[in-house]
Amino acid sequence: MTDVLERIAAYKREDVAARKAAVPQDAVEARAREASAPRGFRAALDLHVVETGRPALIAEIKKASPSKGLIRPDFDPPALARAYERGGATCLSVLTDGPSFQGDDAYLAAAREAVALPCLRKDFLVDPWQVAESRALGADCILIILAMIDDALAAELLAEAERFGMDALIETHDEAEMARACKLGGDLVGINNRSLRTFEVDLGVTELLSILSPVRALLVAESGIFTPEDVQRVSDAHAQAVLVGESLMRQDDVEAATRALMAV
Ligand SMILES: O=C(O)c1ccccc1NCC(=O)[C@H](O)[C@H](O)COP(=O)(O)O
Repeated sequence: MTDVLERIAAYKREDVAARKAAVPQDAVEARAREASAPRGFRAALDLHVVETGRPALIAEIKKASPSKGLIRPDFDPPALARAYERGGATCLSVLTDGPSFQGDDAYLAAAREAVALPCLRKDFLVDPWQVAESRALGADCILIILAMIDDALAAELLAEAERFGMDALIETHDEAEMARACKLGGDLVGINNRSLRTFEVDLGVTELLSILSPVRALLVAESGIFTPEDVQRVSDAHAQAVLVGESLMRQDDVEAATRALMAV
């Protein structure tokens, strides 16, 4: 694991232990069952691709990051969610991690309530308990970062997501992780173009890994997408969706920027 992931995993384990002590498994499951029904995340991406023949956008609500520091000072998750929806996003990704991304669980609920779009809870999952917690918070999809966990835990997270009627985005960074994703058998696979060692982004990673991805998986190119040409480039490499944060978060007019980014 890279230094940044080691650091995040360490504080996540402590945080989850405290959360579990306060809300044990049966209680978090009860909350998950009371949450509003999951919106089909992968189904929405699929529908967009079938109807338009163009890649779908997963638009990220991201205040700050380890690589860039503060990205968006005037941060209003419901307003951003609405701007993304009007601009044509198919799904949202909402950072809930506090220490590294200045995220918050409340941002997920607030953004989701403001729109009709399915929402990914963008956080670092190190315990199956977090899947029920994510559902209780309203998430329609969870993120499984293979660089952070072993295959047994990844399979548990995937099974839990299925049990709660959620989708799971399985994130890969290299050939070895893509091979693990193929064995795991998920149907939504991400390729993250950002190196977790150097934080550099290289869209060539999508080009390299896409040919190794599971055949029935919908492929998402993540990170470092700034222009319509970038969208076209990863689309040419068979990505059917793009996950974009920073480039849209830095715009004054997020709705117009969203429309312009995807107009290729
Ligand atoms: O964004 C970071 O600096 C980062 C650092 C360490 C782990 C994960 C990180 N980002 C998470 C993401 O996957 C991105 O927020 C997402 O793909 C959007 O990327 P971008 O469009 O480049 O903001």
